[in-house]
Amino acid sequence: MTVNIHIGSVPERLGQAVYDASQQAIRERGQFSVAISGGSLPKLLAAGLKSYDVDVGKWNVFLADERVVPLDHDDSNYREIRFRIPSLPVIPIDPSLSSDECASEYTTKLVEKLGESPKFDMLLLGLGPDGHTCSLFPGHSLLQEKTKLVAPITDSPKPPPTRVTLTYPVLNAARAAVFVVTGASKADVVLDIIENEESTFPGALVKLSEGTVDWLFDEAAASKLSK
Ligand SMILES: O=C(O)[C@H](O)[C@@H](O)[C@H](O)[C@H](O)COP(=O)(O)O
Repeated sequence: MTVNIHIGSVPERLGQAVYDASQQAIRERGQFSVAISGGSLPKLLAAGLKSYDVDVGKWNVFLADERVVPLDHDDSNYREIRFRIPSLPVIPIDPSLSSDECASEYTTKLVEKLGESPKFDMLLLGLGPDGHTCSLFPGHSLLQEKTKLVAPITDSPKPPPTRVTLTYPVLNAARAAVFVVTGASKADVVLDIIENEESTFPGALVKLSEGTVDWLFDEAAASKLSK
């Protein structure tokens, strides 16, 4: 796994990374499969993609994690991504289901598009101040999930508590991951993830079997890094 660190110009680098990966994937495989997180990422992605003419008709867009709430709810990642980039063909969860059924149904959608062993071209991930990514929280048993591709969680420490999330077997099979990390509240966790090889924060456990992890930091998030 190759790891690259970039500090500054977050939306620009994000837009360029996604555009380049999408062009390459479509050229080589005829489609671009991407998983997108919530938080500030959709807004930064919208800003970054503004300068590019992207053909989203060949994109498979999944949610890296989602809150099990109606699709028009303020907490819905689907709603936020579609609000920021209306053209993106994001595949939604079915929030009328229980969390278990919702995760199974989203797994079915994933397998239909990407097969039994999904390999995303790119993951677009956030990082919480507690080191969580997707809905994989520090110390949670879901960090050990080895079988499910999409897992339910009903005790998320960050509200809302009921969610579904991609698991490490799917994340670590991806061809590339881009973490988008902004703000001083992340500086301590960023220091640990980047400079401690033994870091156990959920973001640090995204270790792609093959491929590249790019960390895009703003100055504040990178402020405690030594180099
Ligand atoms: O589901 C959630 O609660 C959020 O989507 C969350 O996982 C977010 O992605 C990170 O906390 C980073 O958020 P920011 O990029 O907004 O700091």
